[in-house]
Amino acid sequence: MTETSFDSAVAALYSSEHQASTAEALALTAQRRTQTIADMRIYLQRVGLLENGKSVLFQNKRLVHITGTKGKGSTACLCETILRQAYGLRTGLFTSPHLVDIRERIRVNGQPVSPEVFGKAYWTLRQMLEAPAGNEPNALPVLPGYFRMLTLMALYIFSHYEPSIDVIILEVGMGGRFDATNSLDLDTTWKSYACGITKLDYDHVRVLGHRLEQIAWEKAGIFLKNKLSPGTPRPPDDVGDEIDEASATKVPKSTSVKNDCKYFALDPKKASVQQVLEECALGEKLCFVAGSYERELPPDAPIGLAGNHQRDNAELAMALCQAVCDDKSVSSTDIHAAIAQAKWLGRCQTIVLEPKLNIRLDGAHTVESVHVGLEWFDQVAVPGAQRHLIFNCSHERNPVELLERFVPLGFHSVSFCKADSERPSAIQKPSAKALLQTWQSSIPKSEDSNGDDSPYSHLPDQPEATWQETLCNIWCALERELLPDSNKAVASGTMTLSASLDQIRQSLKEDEGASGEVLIAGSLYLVGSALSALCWKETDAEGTLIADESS
Ligand SMILES: Nc1ncnc2c1ncn2[C@@H]1O[C@H](COP(=O)(O)OP(=O)(O)OP(=O)(O)O)[C@@H](O)[C@H]1O
Repeated sequence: MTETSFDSAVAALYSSEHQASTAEALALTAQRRTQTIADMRIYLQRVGLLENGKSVLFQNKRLVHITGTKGKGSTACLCETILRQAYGLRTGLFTSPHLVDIRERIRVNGQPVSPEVFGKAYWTLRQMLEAPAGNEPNALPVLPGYFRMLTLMALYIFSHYEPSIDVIILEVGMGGRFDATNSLDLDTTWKSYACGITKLDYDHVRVLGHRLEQIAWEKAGIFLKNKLSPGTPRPPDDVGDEIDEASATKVPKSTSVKNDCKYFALDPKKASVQQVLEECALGEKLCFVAGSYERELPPDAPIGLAGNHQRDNAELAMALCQAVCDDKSVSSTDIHAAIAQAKWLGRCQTIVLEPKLNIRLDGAHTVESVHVGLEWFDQVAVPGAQRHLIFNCSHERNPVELLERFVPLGFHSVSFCKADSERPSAIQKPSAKALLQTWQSSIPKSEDSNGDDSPYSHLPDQPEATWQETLCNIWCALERELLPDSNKAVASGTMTLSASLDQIRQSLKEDEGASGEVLIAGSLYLVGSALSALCWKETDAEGTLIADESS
């Protein structure tokens, strides 16, 4: 088979040309983070998306910009479906990460762009980026990093190849203030815009800060007015003053009256966080939605995305769409119908694999969202069914914190499978022993614990073990700690996905007539591998990606 321009573009995107695959490259990327907007504007200029610092290409388009810790992708997808189906607009959607195919990240009117468009955009941009430039800062790499490059490609496709797009929906990669998606509209007069912040939680804390107030400040950098005055307000520091939380319900200026509002956030339910968001709005109206505020979506209205948390995301999406289309009048019935049809794969998704074998997929990988995913699993799993877990997580996460949530759910077996594809990472794997010792030291000692003896001293410090075996060790140790008297799950450390499923089928066969509930969780990459192995199909005619869902 000959290599297409799409194949070579993907290979280049995953190579060290765009990936920080050494510790030095990673450190350099981290150093440049707060220069992202300035850097991106140089790249935008080089590829003709800005001319003399100005862009006219987006003047007739609407923009929805979404950040948050959890729910960005779901909210972006809900917005896209509402704007396309209820408002009748032509949409351009940029999201991350992808599950199976990189083209999922750039969608036009709901469909991933074709391999040809993706390949052409990559190589066209690359040629412009590599052309001799004028007197630009030496330290700026000629080729942007992976996410910056994909952002450029999305903007280029939306403006050059799909000029009839009416509305662009951009999901922030990480944070917001210094995110590549935040670089465009300094000089652009959009036809209309709205910015939304979804659920705030602790993720990427090493970069964004350890306090929710710091994380909120990073996210609220997408508020347009804040972008125009980037120096204000100052970021909260590591040990900021705590606000009296008793005043949490008395939010000072923010409102649930959405007329003329352009900035929205899910109610963070913490006064000090609300205050940071408020300050970043710099006097513009900011509306909190869901939480204790009046709801517009009736409690019985169906939502195409599973899980109770999607009700909050749908409220936020409705508010954003109304704000960005305040010149249009659309009935609530049409909006509710669109919400019912929204699809976002790999998050609280069910595949009925066989009549008595349900696969439940959830790519959640933070403590809070794992909790939400487990709540959903517990709710939908057939009562009395044998429960099996297939798990993996990136070694940038703390697997102990994640796995301890799964242990009490009573799994019959646990396998730790590798995903087919993972982005290269320069971060070193910690050992099971080190992770468990940190966990142990953070929980109160029981009365009868006999001093400082670590129960994990038998584990090797620098295991030659694979990451899967490390996870397996952690699971077994957690089971001993958390469920000392119960039956243990069979935990296997080096299974492939299909071998795990075979083992599960065998176990169901032995337990005659038993139903099986398989939860695949912990990593979007693993969920992507499962989707592609179980139900992903690709139509050949237009290169349209579809997942053949059984339910
Ligand atoms: N409003 C919410 N509150 C709490 N958890 C949520 C919420 N929305 C989504 N989640 C959880 O986060 C997971 C990821 O959802 P989604 O893809 O929409 O978020 P995201 O912000 O794009 O995160 P990621 O980049 O990790 O995919 C879901 O599987 C769910 O468990």
